[in-house]
Amino acid sequence: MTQQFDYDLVIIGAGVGGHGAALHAVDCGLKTAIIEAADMGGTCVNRGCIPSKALLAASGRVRELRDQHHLQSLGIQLGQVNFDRGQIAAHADNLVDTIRGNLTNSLTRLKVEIIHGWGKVIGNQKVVVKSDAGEQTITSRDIIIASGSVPWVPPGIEIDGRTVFTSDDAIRLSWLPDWVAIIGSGYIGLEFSDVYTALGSEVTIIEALDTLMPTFDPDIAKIAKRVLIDPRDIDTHAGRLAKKVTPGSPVVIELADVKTKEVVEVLEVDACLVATGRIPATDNLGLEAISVDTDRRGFIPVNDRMQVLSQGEVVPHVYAIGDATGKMMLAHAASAQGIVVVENICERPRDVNYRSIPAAAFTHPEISFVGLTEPQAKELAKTEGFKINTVRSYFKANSKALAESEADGLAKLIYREDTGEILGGHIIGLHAADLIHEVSNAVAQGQPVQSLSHLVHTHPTISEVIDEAFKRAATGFAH
Ligand SMILES: Cc1cc2nc3c(=O)[nH]c(=O)nc-3n(C[C@H](O)[C@H](O)[C@H](O)COP(=O)(O)OP(=O)(O)OC[C@H]3O[C@@H](n4cnc5c(N)ncnc54)[C@H](O)[C@@H]3O)c2cc1C
Ligand SMILES: NC(=O)c1ccc[n+]([C@@H]2O[C@H](COP(=O)([O-])OP(=O)(O)OC[C@H]3O[C@@H](n4cnc5c(N)ncnc54)[C@H](O)[C@@H]3O)[C@@H](O)[C@H]2O)c1
Repeated sequence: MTQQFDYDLVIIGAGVGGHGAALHAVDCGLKTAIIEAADMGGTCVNRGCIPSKALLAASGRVRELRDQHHLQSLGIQLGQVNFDRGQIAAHADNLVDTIRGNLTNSLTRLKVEIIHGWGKVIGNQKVVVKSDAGEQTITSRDIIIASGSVPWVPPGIEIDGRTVFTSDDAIRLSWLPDWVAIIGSGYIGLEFSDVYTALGSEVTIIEALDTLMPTFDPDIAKIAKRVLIDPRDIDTHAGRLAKKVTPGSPVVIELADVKTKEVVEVLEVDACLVATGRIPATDNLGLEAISVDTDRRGFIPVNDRMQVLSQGEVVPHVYAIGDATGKMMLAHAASAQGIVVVENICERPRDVNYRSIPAAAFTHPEISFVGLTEPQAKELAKTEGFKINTVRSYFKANSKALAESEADGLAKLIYREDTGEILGGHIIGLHAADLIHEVSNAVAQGQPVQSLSHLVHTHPTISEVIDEAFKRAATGFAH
């Protein structure tokens, strides 16, 4: 370390992004500090991935044990299945405590300095931290901004935290409404509709776009509708904008036609979850001190090495990662970006390869994907002048899925016809969130379908669904 700085690296924000960067920085021998204004672990640990997966695990078990048709197909009969809402909520709470503790300990064990307070950049190698204890100025050779995001609530929607709420409150599962409207059919809307319907609530999904689950590959969205929406107590309104939402008993929701903006329907429900996306937490970070303007939506502009840009030019020594950059609002993407920053600081130049970062919705069954959807791949093929092929492999042809009596599902690969390079992988079905890694690792390593088709998979496993897709895709290539 150059003696003139207090630290080699200072990170603002101890979410998953900041944590990943800090651990890697220590590995690389950097003297590191992390500044956190609220809870260690940020959104993912306290209000996101972790508690939501705990709720999904418990409610998923309730759904499974109440699915008499499925159990009977396995020769099982079960009496009434009961659950305790409070204890399910406590399971999520306890898990948050454990993971937050583990995360904090992993930092202290490695001697990362944890500084509590609000961090603000006052120069490209200087940060001020404000806390109840006062103000402290810190110098650092490099700075990472990992300030994360908060829920976005559209104008016209009033939040009271009890009858109209965002995921920040839903995660507490403080009550179970008989009828809950969910605005937005993205990840949060989908995962919470899984939780609520499993625990007996009636759900109404409101989506502004014409199709539900608009970011998924169309084939996957179609199956998702068939298995996650249609058979459940879910009513849907696509192409409808939630224009005004008034909390109370009942909650009143005015739905407008997306095109005309005219109110066409009014719903009265017990509760409303607003899951309409997230916005970056980039106010009051001192970005003006380094002449950085956020984009129209408030995201910090960065290049693929996560260097912060000011009017297109790199601001020396300042990096940003995670939700604050809006590149891919996922915990593992934030952490991967943090590792890339540290590699660059340590003069081992590295870019983030977004095409190989997988994503999953932890519904029952799960949905996962990596890379491009078919419409996106077609667009790219048109621009760059190549052809694409697609193959589909079905869970109903997989012995393990049939043994589990869970044969609803599909794996789809999109690849270049000329080279066999995989452009996208999409899965819906049992363990999809784990299965996707075989595809994402292949994308990261640039392995074409021809070589992937020779890999051997254990029989009988669900992974053979992917094996089958690789083999089908390789047909037509000389081996
Ligand atoms: C309900 C829900 C479920 C989710 N599930 C998943 C999932 O299953 N998988 C997945 O990959 N992603 C999931 N996500 C998304 C994931 O939580 C985020 O992508 C991830 O938390 C982003 O990490 P981050 O480090 O960029 O920011 P954050 O986790 O938001 O952390 C930023 C931290 O910075 C602190 N901070 C901000 N400004 C300052 C400042 N000036 N000074 C000091 N501290 C500051 C904040 O207090 C916060 O602790 C979910 C999100 C939600 C809401
Ligand atoms: N499993 C996971 O990885 C996971 C889980 C939860 C959240 N997340 C992350 O959290 C972020 C936020 O999730 P999200 O589901 O809130 O956002 P999202 O952007 O995925 O979906 C929001 C949806 O709300 C719709 N919408 C917006 N305003 C509306 C209105 N007024 N009326 C009707 N519909 C409206 C949009 O068209 C969109 O489809 C995501 O970007 C995701 O990366 C990830």
